[in-house]
Parts: sequence; structure tokens; C-alpha cells
Amino acid sequence: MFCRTVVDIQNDACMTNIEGEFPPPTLFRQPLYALSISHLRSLERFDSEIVEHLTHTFLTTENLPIGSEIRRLVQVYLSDYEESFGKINARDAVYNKEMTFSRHPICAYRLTRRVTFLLQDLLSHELTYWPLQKLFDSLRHYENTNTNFGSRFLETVHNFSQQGWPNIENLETWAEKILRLQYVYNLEVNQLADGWVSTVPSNCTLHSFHCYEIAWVAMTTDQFASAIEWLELAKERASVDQKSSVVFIEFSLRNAIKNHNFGFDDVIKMEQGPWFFNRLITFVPGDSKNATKLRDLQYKAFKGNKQKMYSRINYFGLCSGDHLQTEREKAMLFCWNEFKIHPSYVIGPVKMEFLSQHPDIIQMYDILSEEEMGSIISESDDRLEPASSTFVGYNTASFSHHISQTSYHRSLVNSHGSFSKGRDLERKLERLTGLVVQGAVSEDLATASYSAGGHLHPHFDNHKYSGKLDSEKSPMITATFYLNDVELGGATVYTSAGVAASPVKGSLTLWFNIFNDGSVDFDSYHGGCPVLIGEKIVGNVWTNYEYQFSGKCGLQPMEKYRFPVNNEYLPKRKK
Ligand SMILES: O=C(O)CCC(=O)C(=O)O
Ligand SMILES: [Fe+2]
Repeated sequence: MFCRTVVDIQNDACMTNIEGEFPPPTLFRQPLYALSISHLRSLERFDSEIVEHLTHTFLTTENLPIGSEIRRLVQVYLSDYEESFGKINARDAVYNKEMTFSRHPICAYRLTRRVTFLLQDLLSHELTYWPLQKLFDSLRHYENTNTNFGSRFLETVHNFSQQGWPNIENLETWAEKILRLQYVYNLEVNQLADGWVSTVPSNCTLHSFHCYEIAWVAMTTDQFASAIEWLELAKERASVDQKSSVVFIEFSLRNAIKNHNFGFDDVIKMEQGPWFFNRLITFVPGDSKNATKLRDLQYKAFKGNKQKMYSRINYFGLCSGDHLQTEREKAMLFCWNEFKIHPSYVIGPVKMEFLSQHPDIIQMYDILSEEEMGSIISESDDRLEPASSTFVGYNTASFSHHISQTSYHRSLVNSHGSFSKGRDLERKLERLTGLVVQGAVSEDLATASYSAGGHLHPHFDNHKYSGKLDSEKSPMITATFYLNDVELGGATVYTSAGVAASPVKGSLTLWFNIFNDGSVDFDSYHGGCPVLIGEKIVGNVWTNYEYQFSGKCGLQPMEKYRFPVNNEYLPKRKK
């Protein structure tokens, strides 16, 4: 449960059930406003249409008498919208704008919140507190309904309601995503709240109560250091914006500090979760600002360590642009034109690059056509579903923390099934690898789509149906196709190999998940970094081992597969 303001949270009714005012419309399928960029875009379009209606009605004062509650609620909605445009007039904003809120995590948070809370306030007033369900039933007769806003407004609301209403869970997921961006990329809370995402500014800022709400989600997912930081910021902002109770925030802050200190252990601190500070926090105001986050200490101490337990640490660094390969490893990397791998490339070679040698991780560029990418993306849109833990092998990833359990598969959506261009991709992969890819050998092409804040924790690609890591069922090779340009963030990182692949549209990365004896190679451990701005859509093809090489073995166990360069295997690296 997520209350809208600090003032509300002090109110018992809010604690019981804010959703009680509007029981969730069970009739409608749950939309994915926090996960799917296309759903989010439709929310943004709806918001913009609402603003158009409201500004229009606003001009006719007799519909909204000065001093009336309905006028106040309209004003609240419009000024919330205007704020996201740097205070320009809503009427101008709505005509000038492109779809920009959906790309940006703070704007998307504000957008989702505006429709979830502010529009519902408005509707509940306008429509005399009917539960939404009833409202929608009655809207079938909206032609005869006389409202302040006119029947076209209700038509817009009605049409949107067919696809489902945003709810508190969507908003919590946005808060989780903002927390994840902060945590992985080590962003400053006050910069985020000023609308900055890494180096990119925006007009979408956060008030004291927004900061409080984010802190609340941090607390419920045990991210103590972040909870304390967001509460400190909420307190600072409340004393300026006067929009929430400083006393109440202080109360929550004491609570967060108590919880932090209760879980913190000085003796084993370097083994503790990175969501603590490096020492106990006192109740002296601002004390946490002089403490260091364990995340930072641990990163300094353990980065580049190839053991699995440090994969999370490497993930932070690689996502943030650090290179964790040694100078020797880097010296072995290069690009080349590959024309010998298949006769079809003799005249038009493929541009290839070693991102890592030993383990071989390759990126190949300009592999997909616009038509192929467009077709796959549009087909994915029709069958989005939140990623399930079995599909992407989450159960093999190491995590011991609530943050991962809850937000793990709440940050991206998958689409599977048969794609009309799926066979084309398989055929290309056969030419590029010499492996049999078509038919039962591979999983069907599956896409994963991430909106801002979406990520995939480091993991092995094990077979989607096997509960445990099983070499016979592990894909031998993974090909990840990048189907769009990501504005910022969203690299694929290999936490043991210490390298990141940029999601370049039309390219693919290719790597081996197993050794030549079929056992799993830990160097294949990888994850998808959170998207900072924009969206990321990838297509994965997993080609299995058992069909390719049953009965074959290498001269030695646990040898890595190699990728030839114009038909020649490069000399092995000396240990
Ligand atoms: O999105 C990425 O960068 C990686 C995707 C991936 O590893 C997976 O879907 O298993
Ligand atoms: Fe993967």
C-alpha cells in the first residue's frame, strides 16, 4: 500500500486502504504501465488528452465556478502537468509536445502518479464518488450524461478505462526503478529529485512528498541507506515547499535509522549487503551525509574479482562504464571484417568485434534490417507479459536480498511465441556460427523489453524449463540481438569477463555458455544494466548443446569454445 502524501499517511483511513475508494476494476486485464513502453505511451497520450479537455473546460468558467472544489482539482492536475514542462502553460505544452515522459524515469513516475491519484480525485468528485466499476458501467450511456466536462471527456476516460487503470502497484514499481537507477549507477538523490538522470537534465522534479514515497518503497524493500537518503531529502524539501509535515518525516527517518542500525554489523560489514552505510547512523540531523555507503567501499575493494559472489559489484561498475579487463586482456581485442565464415559474406563481409577473448564474446554489427527489427518489435507488443523467473533462469542467480526478489522480474517484459521474422534470424545465425539453429535445437526467439529503470540481474542462461542449472539443457550459445537504440544505459555486461556490450541497434552479441565438455562456464555470467533513459528491446536466441555435440568431447575437459577469425583460431593466451 502506498499513500499519496505524508499528510495522508497520518490518516487512518489511508492506512486501511486507499484503493478502497476505487476498487480495482477486476473486469479489465492488468496493464503494464511501469514495464511496457507501449503501455506507458498510451498512458502519456491519455494524460495529454485529459489536459486538452481540462484546459478547454477551464476556459468556460461557468462549468467550473471560481472557488469550487472541482476547479481546485482541475488546477491541481494542470499544474502537476505544467511542472513537467518547466512551468510553461498547459495549453501550450499539450500542443508542443512529443512523447517525452515515457522515456524518462522521473517524468514517468510523475505521469503515473498524476493519473493514479489526481485524475481519480477529479473523477470521484465529478462523478459523485462512484466506484470506478460502476462509473464505467454507466458510461455506456455517457451520451446522455451531463457533466462539467462534457461527454467527450467521459468518452476519453471510458475508452482509456477499457485498457485498464494505472494503480498503486505501477507507482511502486516506478519508485523501485528509480531506486535501482540510484543504486546501480550511484546517482545523487538530490540530482534525481531535480530531474537529472545521470548527465541528462529534465523538467520533471520531485517534491517532498514524492521523495517520501520513494523512501517508503526503499524501506519496504530493506534498502536502508537509500531510505535514509530520501527521507533526509524529503525533510529538506518539506521545509521549503511546505507540502508535507516535517515532524512526520522526522519520525519516519528515526524509524529508518533504527532499522538500519539494527541490521548493521561492524565486524562483518564488508560481507554485508551494499544497502547499508559503513557505520551506525546517529539521530543527529544529517549524520548519514558524513557516512560512506558500503556499496562504494565494497566496489573499491572487490571490483574485478571474478568470483560469483562479487558479480553484483562488477555489475555496478560495468554498467556505469568502468572497464574491468586487465591491460593484457584489452590488448587482445580488435575488430575485423569477416568474409570466410559463410560464402554469402565473401562480397559483403560482416563487421565483427572481440569484446573479450577467452572467454570469446563477440559483437557483430549491421546484422538486422529495419524491416526485421520493426516486425519483431510490433509483434512483441501484442504479447507482452512480465518476465517470469523460470524463463530467464533467475533461480540460478545469486541473491539474498528482498530487493532482488521483488524487483527482479518486475522490471522488464518478455514476449515469446513464434515471430514471422524468427526464421530469418535463425538462418542468419546459422550462417554466422556454422551451428544448427533452426528447428527444435533452439528456443524460439524471445524478446525482452525494458523501459527506463528496467534491468536483468546477472545470471546464467539456463534452459527455461529446468529448475536447476543443468549443462545438458544449458544453451551452448546465446545470441542477443539489439532491436532499437537505447538513449542511455542498458548495456549487457559480463561480470566475470569484465566487459560491457553497448546495445547498438541492428547488432548482436554472441557468447558460449558452456565448456567443450558441456559443463557450465562461469565466464558466461551476464546481466542487462538498467536503462537510464529510453527503452531497450532485445531478441534472444538460445541454441542448445545437447543437439549439437552429443557424443563429442574435446582433448581436455573444460576447454573454452573459440570463435575463428576468417577461418583461423587465434593462438591461445598464455596463462
Ligand atoms: O538484455 C540484455 O542485455 C541481456 C538479456 C539476457 O541476458 C537474457 O534475456 O537472458
Ligand atoms: Fe541472459
